[in-house]
Amino acid sequence: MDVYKIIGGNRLKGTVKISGAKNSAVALIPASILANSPVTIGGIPEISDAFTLKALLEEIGGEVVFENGQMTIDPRNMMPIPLPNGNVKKLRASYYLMGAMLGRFKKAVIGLPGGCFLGPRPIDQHIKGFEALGATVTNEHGAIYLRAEELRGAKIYLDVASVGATINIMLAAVRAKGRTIIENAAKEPEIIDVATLLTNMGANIKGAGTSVIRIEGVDELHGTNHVIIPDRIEAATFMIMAAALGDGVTIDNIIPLHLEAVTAKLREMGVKVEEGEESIFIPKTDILQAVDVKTLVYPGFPTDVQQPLSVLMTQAIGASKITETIYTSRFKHIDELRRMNANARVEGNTAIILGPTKLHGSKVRATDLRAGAALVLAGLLAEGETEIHDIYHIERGYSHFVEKLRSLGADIWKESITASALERAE
Ligand SMILES: CC(=O)N[C@H]1[C@@H](OP(=O)(O)OP(=O)(O)OC[C@H]2O[C@@H](n3ccc(=O)[nH]c3=O)[C@H](O)[C@@H]2O)O[C@H](CO)[C@@H](O)[C@@H]1O
Ligand SMILES: C=C(OP(=O)(O)O)C(=O)O
Repeated sequence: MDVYKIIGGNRLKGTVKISGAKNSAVALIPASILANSPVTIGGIPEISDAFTLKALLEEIGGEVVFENGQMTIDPRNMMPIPLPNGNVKKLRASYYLMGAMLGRFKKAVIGLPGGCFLGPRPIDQHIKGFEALGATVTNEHGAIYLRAEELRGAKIYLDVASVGATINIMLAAVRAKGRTIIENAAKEPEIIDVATLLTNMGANIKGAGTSVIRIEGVDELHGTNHVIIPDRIEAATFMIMAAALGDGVTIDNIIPLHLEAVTAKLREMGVKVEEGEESIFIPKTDILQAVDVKTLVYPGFPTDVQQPLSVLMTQAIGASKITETIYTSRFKHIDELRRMNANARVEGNTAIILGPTKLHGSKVRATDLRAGAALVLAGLLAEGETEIHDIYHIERGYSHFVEKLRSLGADIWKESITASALERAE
């Protein structure tokens, strides 16, 4: 069992290069299923979600080479092999195999996805979309069975502006007959990235990044080359770390526009954020002020960033408040932070954090991906040693996290501990 160990107190300084976006990568890789020749995607982050999807594509007959951040997928020999269990449970985005396989083969069997548990994460809007396109969808013993004689374009209004449903419907609709209109579509940058790849494969998509997406189905999609967008959530995580402990940190290879809500909130806290064309510089921050923040769909403040931000709030003067509007249960990290002496409590969908507080090193558990990133920051700030368990959550989404932090000066390392040491820790 691997853990992260951290000795807190070191300042961070230097430049960190942000990897390709997890939430794009996990959709772009399945999108390649739709092509009739190889697709090459540059900038794929070396995260376990990408390796799991590679394995899933190989299970259905794909030939996949993943080297130096570039993934080449040859989808020609893929077959609609059922995937009711196994790797599909290891990540959330395995649900994109539904849309992509339905688009190409008009059938698929995919187990219900895994991913971070943040409260119930239904996929009813994905299914509503597939049914509107003409598919019959059933849930048998935890696996979704999809089948269609043919896919026909349709008008689909999403009850919630879901990232996953928007992309999944796009993946199926590019191969449907006629026009599909997705209304109340999600507008996250990753949706534009997927639409760009599909367009370069020969699809006809208009309006990605707005709330109405129009798709004219085509008979065939071909291979292409694509370079992924940078990970705005990884970038935000490092911005927050730089604000907490930085003596001048440059966050490089980013699109500053994608980070506007985060930048604005950090400035409100007293952080100086100097934007370049493809980078952000954060000088040393002297005093942090408490703020209130509400998570919203893009371009609002991202839910995926509120957990790391909560740790910065422990260092700010006064009472900060986070209102979580996307998920019902995304505050499990608050209990872990309390073990580290944070003065924080949860009331319904709100977390209240009082600061400034000196954090203490402790043994804690990464309950989910961004909870894990939050605990890493807490460990970097804390007095003494912190040991973080269940880091497999963190490694689903942060590429070379330990190496990047060490290059900035952090005292963090990964260690294998035995089962008995683990029992003592729990
Ligand atoms: C792999 C990936 O891209 N994950 C991201 C994606 O997750 P994911 O695509 O799962 O998130 P959604 O945008 O679909 O979910 C947003 C909200 O809609 C609800 N909902 C969603 C679908 C549905 O069919 N029915 C329904 O009720 C969800 O429970 C949640 O409350 O967007 C989230 C919101 O920005 C991010 O936190 C995740 O990092
Ligand atoms: C919730 C997240 O991921 P996933 O949807 O893959 O579980 C996340 O990236 O913060």
